[in-house]
Amino acid sequence: MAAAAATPTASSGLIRYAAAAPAHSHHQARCSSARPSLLALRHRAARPAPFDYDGDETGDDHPREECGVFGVVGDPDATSLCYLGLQKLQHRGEEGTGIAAAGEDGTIKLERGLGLVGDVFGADPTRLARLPGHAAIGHVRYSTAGAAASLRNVQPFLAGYRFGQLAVAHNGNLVNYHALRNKLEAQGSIFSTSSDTEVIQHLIATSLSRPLLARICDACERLAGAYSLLFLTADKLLAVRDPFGFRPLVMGRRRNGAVVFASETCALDLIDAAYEREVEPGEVVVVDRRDMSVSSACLVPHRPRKSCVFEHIYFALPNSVVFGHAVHERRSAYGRALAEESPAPTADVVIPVPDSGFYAALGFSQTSGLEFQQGLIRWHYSGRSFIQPSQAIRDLAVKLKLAPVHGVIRGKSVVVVDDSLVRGTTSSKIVRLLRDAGAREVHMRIASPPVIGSCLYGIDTPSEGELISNRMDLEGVRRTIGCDSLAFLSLDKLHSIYGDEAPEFCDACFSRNYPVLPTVPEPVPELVSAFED
Ligand SMILES: O=P(O)(O)OC[C@H]1O[C@H](OP(=O)(O)OP(=O)(O)O)[C@H](O)[C@@H]1O
Ligand SMILES: NC(=O)CC[C@H](N)C(=O)O
Ligand code: SF4
Ligand SMILES: [Mg+2]
Repeated sequence: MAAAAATPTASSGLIRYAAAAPAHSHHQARCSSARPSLLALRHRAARPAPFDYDGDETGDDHPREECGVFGVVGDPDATSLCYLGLQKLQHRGEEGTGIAAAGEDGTIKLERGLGLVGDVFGADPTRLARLPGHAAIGHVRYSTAGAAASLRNVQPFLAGYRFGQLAVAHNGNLVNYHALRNKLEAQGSIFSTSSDTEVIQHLIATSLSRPLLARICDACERLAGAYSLLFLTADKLLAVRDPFGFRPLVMGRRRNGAVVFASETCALDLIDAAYEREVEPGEVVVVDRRDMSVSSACLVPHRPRKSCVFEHIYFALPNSVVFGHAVHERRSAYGRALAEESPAPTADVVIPVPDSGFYAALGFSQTSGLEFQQGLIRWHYSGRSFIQPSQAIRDLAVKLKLAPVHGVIRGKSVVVVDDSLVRGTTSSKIVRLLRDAGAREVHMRIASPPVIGSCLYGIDTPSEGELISNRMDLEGVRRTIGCDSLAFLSLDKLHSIYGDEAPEFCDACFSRNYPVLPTVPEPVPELVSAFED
């Protein structure tokens, strides 16, 4: 992709952009583009959307976040291991966390709270002590821009039904959630959260299949979208991955035979669990904690594999192996490809945007031969800025988080490499920081294509109106950011890095080729007539 280049402009575009950013949600964007029927529109107007049940002040609470799941079965320290594993997955969700553990008597107990894993469980050790057991599942939740934190949506969810207790932890997003929920509510189901995940428990409870494995298969075969799930019952831990395999889920084993499931391998490494394999797309793995037998079943729908390429680009930790690839190796390859495609011949030095831009910048430096320097220092007490709830806070968060190293930058022409550009907040701030620190020229290189579509499958890319590359062309983005030149990795080049495997990856946020589209919910007849009355 050609770089946009021009003389520097003192840009106030970010501020204008922030003020103009539409408040509508990603979910609304999806529904409107799907052209719901008139009846469906009337139906939605007649009652609050299911997401509004929490009654938070913003009314903007959508199931569109990324999360991490972790589970252990067959270890006397299951709960503590779960706590440590969740710490390691903290980057996947900072808003809330919880652990459900099955005790020796078969009773499942649950502790959860809003905030970081260390705050919820580390600050009050009695919470972990209240969760004895040999099997546990946990969750870290990643909420969306503008969404209010809501304790009732923090997972795992625990419910009792006629066959006992069932806890669930979910990473992903269901695109037929509304349709399923409408139907279940019409049949009398009562929901206590505004999360898509709760429908899964209802589908399992109302399934006529036997035994539990068949009920879970029955329920999951009715789901559309992304789900990497862990279920805990009195005597079993089950792991399920949707047939497209959007979200990661791996299985490992400790030396004492305990079986471990995690969103990323970095969490297995932490607790000395050896990586065994991925849970395959469309697979259900059942571990019975009474005899530690492991069995597996397949969901009936078979789909082409579509694993999320954004996990490699940004989301996963670089020391994880995700979808069979070392994440750091993928990121270096993007950087090398970017240097081939869009070099910066006048530059003196390559600097990464920490943290996620590090390996791509290293790759860029290797291929370009330009010196690699740490020109921006990351302040490690702040979280991921992409996750912060409002634009104003995100702006300040970037400034708090990154500081220039004047000696590296002053008088230099710098190439700044970041993994992705979404709203443009980070890049705009960085260009300003670098110019203030005396950079002569600033060339932005982004190691992924422009983000032009919202994710429907569990990553909180913002609504399409908030995506800067959706609102303006390359030159417009460059001018808004205020850099001397700007280039993205092209989609073709990204595909070429994956070779024959490229079709097995979802790239819808760069291409708008969505593997599965949202189901437009049908109106519930009784409710429509009640409205007409
Ligand atoms: O264009 P924007 O809307 O600013 O979003 C893109 C930025 O957000 C992410 O960083 P983040 O700070 O979330 O996490 P990181 O520290 O892992 O890079 C990503 O790595 C980009 O730097
Ligand atoms: N999307 C995620 O990965 C989290 C699970 C679920 N969609 C929720 O709302 O909490
Ligand atoms: S749309 Fe983008 S973020 Fe979402 S699953 Fe596909 S590649 Fe990943
Ligand atoms: Mg970043």
